[in-house]
Amino acid sequence: MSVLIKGARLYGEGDPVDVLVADGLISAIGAVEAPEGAEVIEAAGQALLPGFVDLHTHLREPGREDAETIETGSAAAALGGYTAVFAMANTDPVADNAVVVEHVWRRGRETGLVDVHPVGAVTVGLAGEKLAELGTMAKSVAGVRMFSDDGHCVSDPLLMRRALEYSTALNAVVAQHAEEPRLTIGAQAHEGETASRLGYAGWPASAEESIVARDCILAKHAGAKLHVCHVSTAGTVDVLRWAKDRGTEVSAEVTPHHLLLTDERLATYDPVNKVNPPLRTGGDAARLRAALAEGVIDCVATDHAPHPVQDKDTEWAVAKPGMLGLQTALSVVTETMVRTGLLDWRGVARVLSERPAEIAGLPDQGRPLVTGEPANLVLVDPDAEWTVRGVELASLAANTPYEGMRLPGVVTLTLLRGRITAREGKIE
Ligand SMILES: NC(=O)N[C@@H](CC(=O)O)C(=O)O
Ligand SMILES: [Zn+2]
Ligand SMILES: [Zn+2]
Repeated sequence: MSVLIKGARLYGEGDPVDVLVADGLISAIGAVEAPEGAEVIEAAGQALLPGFVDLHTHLREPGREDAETIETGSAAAALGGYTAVFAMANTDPVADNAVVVEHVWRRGRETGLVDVHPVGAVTVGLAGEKLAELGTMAKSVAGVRMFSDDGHCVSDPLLMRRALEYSTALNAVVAQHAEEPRLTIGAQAHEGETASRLGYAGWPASAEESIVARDCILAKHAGAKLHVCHVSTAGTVDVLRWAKDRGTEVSAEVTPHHLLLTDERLATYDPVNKVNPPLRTGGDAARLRAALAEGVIDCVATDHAPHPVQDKDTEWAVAKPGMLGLQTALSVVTETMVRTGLLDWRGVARVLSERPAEIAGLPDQGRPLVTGEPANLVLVDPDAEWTVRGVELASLAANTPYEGMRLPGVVTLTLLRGRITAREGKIE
């Protein structure tokens, strides 16, 4: 089966070209005649980019299939332009052993819409007490190369140090949910003016920054690779800059919601805005956008966190933190980074595809758009806009903070190894 994409602009640059995809690879670029039986897509000058890679997704299977399944989450990913996602370990049972990670990996393969890479837990049951069997998960069929207790911080420095040391032998990266738990007891909202006014217990920036600083020091001494999940404060940007300047192998992600939304949204008391780490100030968001443009923050990761209505449509304090992200990420990046002139489309390819693929060590994702490379591709209409409706998203849950918002940047086609997975907002 072959697909001919006619008149696409590679990385949104230069004159439109035709891209022929056959046998899972990019087989020709230029002015190409459609081979017999090829599926022809009229791109009309849209931007062709390498398929997106999400280092931080919650697919909820096993255990909370009422919120999301590997199948529905994979559909949301394909529709959002993703060709690979990393499924976090905070499932039930926890992905802290080979059986669970192999299950997730296999269900991803069977679904076939996106490469689902399970993240292994750092500690048994995410309890922060003893290390999980990192080596067994790494050697399993799932080939785990990223470990995280996300949802919880590996706050014990001795355990974190050991995890970093072991990970070097496994050529793996440890992704930390940076939150000093002693500083966030009962915390509900970013510690600042809004939280004071609304009467919420504050969630200080220092809870994040102190762990990021500590982990950078631990990683440098261990010669290990550290990845910082969902960076949310300006102070964390300063710590990352310092650590990178002194040669620490640290990478970092920012979520779309921390680029666009601020704690001013909390005035409505709507728990759709409750997320961990919390929405911060406009000043923080501006610094995160600048750091992403500059490369101090390496990439965008969604932290796609589906929750069913009974966990979200409650009073603020008992609502679960987290929001949907897979189908809106490209649009939020277009709004905050492209429309502002901070990134061009080549830059978007870097932060949504190339850097995350490098950080996770995926050899077949985030590759250059040249002949012979795997056809993991996404076609984006940069000028089109759409209105977000939670119920229309492919996820089982509908907890999008962008409800009713009109956003730019529409994914029109996604290809996984040359096969169309999503087209014009529909799964193939
Ligand atoms: N981000 C969130 O608010 N929630 C995540 C956990 C996490 O990423 O810390 C979840 O699993 O729901
Ligand atoms: Zn987290
Ligand atoms: Zn998360």
